[in-house]
Amino acid sequence: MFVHNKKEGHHLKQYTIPALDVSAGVEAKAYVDTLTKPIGSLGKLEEIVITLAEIQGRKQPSINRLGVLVFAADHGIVEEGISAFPQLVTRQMVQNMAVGGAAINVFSRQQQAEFSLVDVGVMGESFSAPVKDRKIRQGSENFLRTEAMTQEEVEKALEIGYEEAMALFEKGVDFLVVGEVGIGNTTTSSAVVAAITGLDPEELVGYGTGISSKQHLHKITVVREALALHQPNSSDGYDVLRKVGGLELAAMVGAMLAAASKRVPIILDGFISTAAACVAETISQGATGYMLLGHQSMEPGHQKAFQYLGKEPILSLSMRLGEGTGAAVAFSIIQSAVLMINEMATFESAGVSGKN
Ligand SMILES: O=C(O)c1ccc[n+]([C@@H]2O[C@H](COP(=O)([O-])O)[C@@H](O)[C@H]2O)c1
Ligand SMILES: Cc1cc2nc[nH]c2cc1C
Repeated sequence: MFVHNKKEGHHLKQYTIPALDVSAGVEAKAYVDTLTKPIGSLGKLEEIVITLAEIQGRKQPSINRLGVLVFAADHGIVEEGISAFPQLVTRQMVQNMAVGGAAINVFSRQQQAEFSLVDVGVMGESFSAPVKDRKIRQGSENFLRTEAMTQEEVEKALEIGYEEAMALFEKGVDFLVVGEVGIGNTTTSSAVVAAITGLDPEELVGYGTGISSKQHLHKITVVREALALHQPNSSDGYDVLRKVGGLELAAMVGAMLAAASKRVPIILDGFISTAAACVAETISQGATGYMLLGHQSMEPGHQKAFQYLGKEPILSLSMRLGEGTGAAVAFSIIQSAVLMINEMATFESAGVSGKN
């Protein structure tokens, strides 16, 4: 569906998010309470499975196949000296991921996931298969000087993200991790989360890939000045992405909206992924109802962003890699929760006595 956007004078795609199935959640809770364990004794696993029941709209949630969808892009803001690594590392890590050597490849294999790697904006030539070539442009602009991208580029990135997620669903994927690689993208994510939450950049900006304390102070200034220059509209994700966003971030938003529209659960990863979730919620209210948070990243802005969304992390392993790694590791816990509701005996079926 497309609706007319008065300001831009053209039609903006509408991503329709179904309501969560609250009654399926209630049924799941009642059923979990009949299983052979004291009520509530499986703690967060019980909460996870109830959330999944609401998302999938059935009492007993199931998982066919995990999809891991990684978007890669470069960031013009890297010119400002805000990362510990050179921009070329984005390209090199895409090459590494293409041959299966990155951490996310290892965890994707462990989870028997369908892995998909999409270039939406890496500097330099296009990659060959298995990298999907959907390059919109070579990196975003330096948003300390000018807007990161155009409205058209934002919409294109969202659409690519949407299409790439849908392509995975057609292959039988019914659970999704949305990951990324992009040198500089913790600066971009800080600007995006500050724009949406209104929090001070000082509370959000972290050390990313491992910058010095001097660089950290500079990174805060960069984000603060960029926000003062562009004054993004906190309730308009398109405006935020255009002014201070990134190409992979925008594609991640599109993939998340695709999943939510199809009732496919999404596992959020670290700071970048959660920043994309904040944007997705401004574009289609209710989208974050389809998201579980895999882990808590060491990046300070991550905690602020997930608290803003009202999420709690499944794992806290001091990870700060990105790529979707924390989400992929958390998938094991989610699988345990799903097995629990599908395979445990009830007090009645097992002939176990109830509480006195
Ligand atoms: O997911 C996170 O919370 C996270 C925290 C720190 C760094 N990263 C990864 O590191 C890169 C961005 O770090 P930086 O310092 O270049 O902004 C990018 O490729 C991310 O995948 C990711
Ligand atoms: C080596 C390396 C691997 C990464 N994976 C995601 N972001 C990354 C950043 C660096 C620097």
